[in-house]
Amino acid sequence: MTAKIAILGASGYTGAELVRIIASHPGMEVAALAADRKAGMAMRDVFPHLAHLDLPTLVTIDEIDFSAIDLCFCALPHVTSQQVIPGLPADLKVVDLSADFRLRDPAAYEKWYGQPHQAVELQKEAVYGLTEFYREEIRGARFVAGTGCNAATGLFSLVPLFRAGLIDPDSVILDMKVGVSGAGRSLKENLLHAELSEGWMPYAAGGKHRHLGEFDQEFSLAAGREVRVQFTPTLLPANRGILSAAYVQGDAAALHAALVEAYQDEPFLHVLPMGQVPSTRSIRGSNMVHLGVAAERAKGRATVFAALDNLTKGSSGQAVQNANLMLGLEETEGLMMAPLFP
Ligand SMILES: NC(=O)C1=CN([C@@H]2O[C@H](COP(=O)(O)OP(=O)(O)OC[C@H]3O[C@@H](n4cnc5c(N)ncnc54)[C@H](OP(=O)(O)O)[C@@H]3O)[C@@H](O)[C@H]2O)C=CC1
Ligand SMILES: CC(=O)N[C@@H](CCC(=O)OP(=O)(O)O)C(=O)O
Repeated sequence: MTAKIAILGASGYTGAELVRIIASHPGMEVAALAADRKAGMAMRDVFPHLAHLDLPTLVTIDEIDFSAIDLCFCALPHVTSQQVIPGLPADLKVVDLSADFRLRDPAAYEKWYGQPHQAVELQKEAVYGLTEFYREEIRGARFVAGTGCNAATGLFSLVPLFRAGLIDPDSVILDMKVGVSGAGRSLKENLLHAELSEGWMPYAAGGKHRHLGEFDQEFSLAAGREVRVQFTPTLLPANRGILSAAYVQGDAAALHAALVEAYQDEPFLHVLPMGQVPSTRSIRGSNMVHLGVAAERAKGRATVFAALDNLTKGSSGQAVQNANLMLGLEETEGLMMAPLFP
């Protein structure tokens, strides 16, 4: 028996990535695909790279018979998600990829997203979808909120270190280089080829990025006290991938040992030998996260690096990993594909 899957937002980047992963997943089959402007189109016309697959035509969300669905991935823009999910059957398993249900505190949501949350009760039910840190809650959950892709990269780098008290919480600077597919498929002027290529540019600088809400929430929980890190992402002319450098006060050898210990049994988290640094080139198209630690010449300072693919471990791969647990499948099922290289 394979689980019947619906994907809302199937004509977007994360929707297409969900289809790509599920196409070779032995325990899942795509039963329904929904879109907005592209409803009525065949997937092969929207995404020629999926033309070899026998897929349902894109429909509107209200055309889907959810009684025939075992689990629904919701890959819609934020705000749309909190309007759509309350209208789905109350017992339907849902993995949301948007930002709408990640923050437990409605006031924090309003602060970072600039408007009151419209589904506060549902927000209380959501389990934060970083599998490696919330595995048992996710296994029993009906509703899981996938993390931000930048947030996932920073959390994998530092949560075990905050938990072990190995870094000074007030010393952390997170610097990330991010690929453009993180911004989704809709047209934005600064994402046009002529404006994006051959240049790179920080954005949301000065403590304005929305994922700071996730960092505040999860780092504070891990450290057992309020943590407010400094974080700036830089947009690179690259399609996929996030490379994070976390500059911290802490002993590099101890940080490395703590990451090795925390992740030794994790199938997707790979800590490189001390001094080696990760590259987005080595994780592209996979569900892997590569981590590395370097000692700095300033006494007691270190850099913790992490690389992941925003469309796999940063969103759709993470979503399938969580769905596997929710459906009682092997956590790694459908997700052990090797990265694309070169
Ligand atoms: N891209 C990434 O790396 C990551 C994305 N996310 C989150 O995942 C979600 C999806 O992202 P992404 O795939 O990049 O986004 P895209 O912009 O590429 O796709 C959005 C999808 O939502 C559909 N849609 C938009 N409005 C409506 C509506 N009112 N009703 C029904 N469908 C609608 C679009 O349909 P149509 O094309 O037909 O208009 C499209 O299929 C977002 O919330 C994003 O923030 C999270 C982590 C990483
Ligand atoms: C290049 C780019 O714009 N990247 C996005 C990543 C978005 C993401 O992780 O998704 P959510 O919007 O669901 O949080 C950003 O930094 O906002």
